[in-house]
Amino acid sequence: MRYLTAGESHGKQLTTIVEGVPANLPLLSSDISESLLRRQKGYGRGRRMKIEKDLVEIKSGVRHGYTLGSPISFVIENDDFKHWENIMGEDPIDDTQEVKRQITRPRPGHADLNGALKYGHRDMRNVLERSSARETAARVAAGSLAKKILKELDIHVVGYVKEIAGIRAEDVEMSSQEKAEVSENSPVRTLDQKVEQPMKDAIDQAKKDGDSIGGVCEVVVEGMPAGVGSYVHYDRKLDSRIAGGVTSINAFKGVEFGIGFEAARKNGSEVHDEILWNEERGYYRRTNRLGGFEGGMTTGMPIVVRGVMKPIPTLYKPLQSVDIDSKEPFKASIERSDSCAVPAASVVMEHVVAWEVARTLLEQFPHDQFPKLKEAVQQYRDEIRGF
Ligand SMILES: Cc1cc2nc3c(=O)[nH]c(=O)nc-3n(C[C@H](O)[C@H](O)[C@H](O)COP(=O)(O)O)c2cc1C
Ligand SMILES: C=C(O[C@@H]1CC(C(=O)O)=C[C@@H](OP(=O)(O)O)[C@H]1O)C(=O)O
Repeated sequence: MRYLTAGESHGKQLTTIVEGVPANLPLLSSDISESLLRRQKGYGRGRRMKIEKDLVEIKSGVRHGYTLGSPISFVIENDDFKHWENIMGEDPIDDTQEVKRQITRPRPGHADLNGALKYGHRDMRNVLERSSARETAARVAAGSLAKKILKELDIHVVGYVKEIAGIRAEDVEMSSQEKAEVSENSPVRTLDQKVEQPMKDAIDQAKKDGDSIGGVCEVVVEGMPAGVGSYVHYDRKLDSRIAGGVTSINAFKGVEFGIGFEAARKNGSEVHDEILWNEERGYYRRTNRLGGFEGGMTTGMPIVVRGVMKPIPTLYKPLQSVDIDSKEPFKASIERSDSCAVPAASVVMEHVVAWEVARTLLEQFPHDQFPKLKEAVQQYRDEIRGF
């Protein structure tokens, strides 16, 4: 499976094309829209999320509620476009039109300056429109197809906030099965929305100070059979694919599995997960410190992965930068921005992880027909239980 997205943040729409989804997977546009609505919520977001109502329109690849095996394409309209038509239109501007102010003041921490240097854009709007995390709506849409495949295979993926500005979510210390249930049964009231009051206070304070804050998101995948992924090539290791996926999310700067960086400070006997066996479960582990991976393959224990999100770069309290036209120093002035997007990003991370898991499963069990994929995965589960 692979996908591409297109679309500028304030352009007409976002477009996603997903290829390689097997035929005969049940799929409704509401499966996708539920994920999109979850991504839009979350404490700390700016005014833009009040303007948008991310609903997906499936354009191809689905008929009468089932996938066809052909490319699936869908669009999400940008409701904000109506306010930006003059600025974002594709036609050349003529002399009679008012020339809009170009963006020449790069924000530290965003893609503005590096993107302008790379593409030669003197108006940095040409960079920020695509580097914006608006694109994550299109990615969540693709990921929701992956989640649908996984759910049908009895594999559950859930993402939630672990930490904001150093404040840890006590609330999320429930079993991963409970987390999965919350996610599956109540798509809007998920843990990623349930930011604890101290976290909300920290977000409010950051906003008041003109500042921004980051945090940590965690994703758990339950129900994966052991041995998915590969040790034979760097680009087939599932943990590395997940790590790449997570750090590809805007503002994500690091990733860890299980006890993660703690492993550097512990002995091997405190890190590795002892192997046990019983008739009912087959092989399993006493602990899950390594977060479900050995040798680029799943161990059959839940995948537990965390991603760290830096604070949002656009600050109402400006940082030092340089105007690329005048070369004069300036302190930026801002129209609007999120002050914290960690809750929303946990939904993005959930879908990005789901994507990597589903595409790797499809590589390992290549089937054009979803019922055959389901059968193959079940057969493999039976095989490894009796191994
Ligand atoms: C859901 C989400 C919302 C975001 N909202 C904003 C925002 O309102 N303002 C902003 O400056 N950055 C925002 N970001 C972060 C920027 O998109 C990101 O920092 C930028 O693309 C530069 O990429 P990098 O941080 O990965 O280097 C958001 C990120 C995510 C995941
Ligand atoms: C539009 C989304 O997030 C945007 C991500 C973003 C950025 O710089 O990454 C900047 C903001 O854009 P705007 O200036 O239009 O308010 C966010 O609202 C979204 O998540 O759908």
